[in-house]
Amino acid sequence: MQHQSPYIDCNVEMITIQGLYKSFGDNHVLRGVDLKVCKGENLVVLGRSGTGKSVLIKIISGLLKPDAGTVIVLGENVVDLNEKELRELRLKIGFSFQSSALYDSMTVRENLEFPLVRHHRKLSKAEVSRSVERVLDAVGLSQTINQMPSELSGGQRKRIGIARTLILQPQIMLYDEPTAGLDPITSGEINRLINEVQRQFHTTSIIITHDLTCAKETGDKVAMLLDGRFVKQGTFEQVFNAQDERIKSFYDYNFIQ
Ligand SMILES: Nc1ncnc2c1ncn2[C@@H]1O[C@H](COP(=O)(O)OP(=O)(O)OP(=O)(O)O)[C@@H](O)[C@H]1O
Repeated sequence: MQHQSPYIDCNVEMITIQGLYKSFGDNHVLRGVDLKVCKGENLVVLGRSGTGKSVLIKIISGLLKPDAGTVIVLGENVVDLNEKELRELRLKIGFSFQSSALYDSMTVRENLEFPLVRHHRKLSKAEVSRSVERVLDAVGLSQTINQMPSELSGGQRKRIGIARTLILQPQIMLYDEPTAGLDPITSGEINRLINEVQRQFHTTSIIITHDLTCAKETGDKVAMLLDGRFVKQGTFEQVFNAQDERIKSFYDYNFIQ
């Protein structure tokens, strides 16, 4: 595969999944998932509702145990880790989920300080301030530092949420439906921010989305989850130029600008 981005190093695999299976009773959700994510890569996972995208993310972060398979994240097989080791691993992973809301009673600055103070108690006030200013600048919202979340737009809140995740300097970012519920212009801003995060912080990202514009704009690689496995992986064009009716119908069904 062709990689244009200078931030990607495929000699280093940040996530390697082989032969992953997960069922809930008779519901066989993941049936032989194989996946490799290179250092610095933006990988988009596409799939219809209920195909197991969230289950996959939960397995990668050790929140769910697989029935079979290996899941190597940052060099460690998550299946073998105990709770303490999993907590340490999760500190290296940034979660940007729809549910990761800001604290309404705290200013933007306090929201951003919160994870730092909680996890890095030894930092001086000046170091905390510098980190807050750096991530706010990265998401382009330095001017909101003293505002309350209720004073911000939906897109701005989303960006502050991403800043709050970045402040712990994660090596991997997991974005779950980053543009859901946002208008096209705000979605475009979030897509550009995801790419900016890749450039500035050299993170490796998995982006789960139904939004094909988001997939096209952010994905170095796109992987289509269908019937419990990845049927096609490649660039956006490689995936959607494939002569596979199921992929074509996904494309036709999901509006693209
Ligand atoms: N803890 C659980 N117990 C039982 N079934 C579960 C559990 N978690 C997920 N499932 C089932 O696994 C399947 C995949 O769910 P998942 O949430 O991963 O889908 P998804 O692809 O993320 O969907 P969406 O795009 O709608 O968020 C669904 O049928 C769901 O009901």
